[in-house]
Amino acid sequence: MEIVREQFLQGKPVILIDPEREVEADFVYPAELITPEIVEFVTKYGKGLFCVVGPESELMERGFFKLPSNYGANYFVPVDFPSTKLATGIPASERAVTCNKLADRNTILKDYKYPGHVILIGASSFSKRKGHSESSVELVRMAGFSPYSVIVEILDEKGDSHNLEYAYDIGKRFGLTVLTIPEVWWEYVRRVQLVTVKARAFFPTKFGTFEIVSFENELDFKEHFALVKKYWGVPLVRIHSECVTGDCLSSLRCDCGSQLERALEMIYASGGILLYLRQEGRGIGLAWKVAAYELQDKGIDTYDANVQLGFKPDERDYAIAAQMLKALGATEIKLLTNNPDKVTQLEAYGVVVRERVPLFGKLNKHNLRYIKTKVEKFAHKIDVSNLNVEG
Ligand SMILES: Nc1nc2c(ncn2[C@@H]2O[C@H](COP(=O)(O)OP(=O)(O)OP(=O)(O)O)[C@@H](O)[C@H]2O)c(=O)[nH]1
Ligand SMILES: [Mg+2]
Ligand SMILES: [Mg+2]
Ligand SMILES: [Zn+2]
Repeated sequence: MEIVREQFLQGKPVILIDPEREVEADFVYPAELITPEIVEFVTKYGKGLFCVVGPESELMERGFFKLPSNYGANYFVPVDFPSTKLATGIPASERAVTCNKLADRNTILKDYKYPGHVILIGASSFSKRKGHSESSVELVRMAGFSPYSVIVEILDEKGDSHNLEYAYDIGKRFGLTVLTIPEVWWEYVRRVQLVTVKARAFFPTKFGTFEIVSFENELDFKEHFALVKKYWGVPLVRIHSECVTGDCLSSLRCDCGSQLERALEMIYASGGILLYLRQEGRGIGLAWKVAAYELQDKGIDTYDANVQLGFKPDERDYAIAAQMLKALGATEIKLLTNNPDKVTQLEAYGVVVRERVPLFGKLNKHNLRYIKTKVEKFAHKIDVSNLNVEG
């Protein structure tokens, strides 16, 4: 973030790439710092729409209002700050002043002329939406500036906005930092703590006595919880995703229930933490998981079933797990899992995974194919030939 801050102070925008949603690259620069030269640079080499984005709630408090829209974008009334009597709002010098003023929270709608020539967009919260608007506002804020960003899409020689290679070339040519929206999100989750402990209580179970911990959660607003057994040093951690069929109904279609029991035994023995995440069905929910089961009954595997239903093979995001661990004071862990994606994601979110400890569930004739698919298509680290199949 220091590098980004320095670059902004030197008058260089960042190129921010959205590899997933829109497949677009935008110039991003703090509205607070923008000069006529930078307005000229981003409009000349970007060629997309020149906009200022700010937090939606702040814009409303300052009197800016939303335009009626049947479009995905969250447009507010475009404005000009009248810097001189002859102001028309369009010259780079005037647009720069309008941007600077928008970044100044003391100005309100009445100080501007409208409808003007600087397009204004409201960003929602980054945990709810991961578009250019939200990520650019948080990027500028994390770099230490007022959370108002200037963004302009980068179009190639033919006017195409989806040419990411062209955007990387522009970055090289002008020595600009290129970031992706996921990279900004990882940094945001590492820095901004949105989860805190709400309550802790005595929790006896058939595996032994734990403490149950609930959380105040401004990240995804779901009721995740933890079981903690007192530990010294690096805790053994299990991050278990909800599987109501396996955890509560003893389903044999998967190995979740037996993994949960084994994990509680191991954590009770060595001390550690179990996080129970409400991401049923690898994040697609119970209704869709049953739809995926229906496809699996027709012979499709668990990976392809998700894809056929229009989801990613695995929709889970472990940002919430990283923040819960931080709230519990555990930033270095030993992780109980066979799933390499859990390790990769946690590390991106700033958790140090000292060791991965395998966790085998029980195999049976109903879940064997499911487990094999995990090994073959999700790169789970399980040696299937060594496991005993029961029932
Ligand atoms: N979409 C979908 N989800 C499933 C299916 N079977 C089980 N699940 C879900 O898969 C998740 C398994 O969670 P975990 O055991 O924490 O994670 P894992 O990917 O198995 O990785 P491990 O840490 O090695 O156990 C649960 O949310 C289950 O509800 C299926 O066929 N389709
Ligand atoms: Mg865009
Ligand atoms: Mg599992
Ligand atoms: Zn399951």
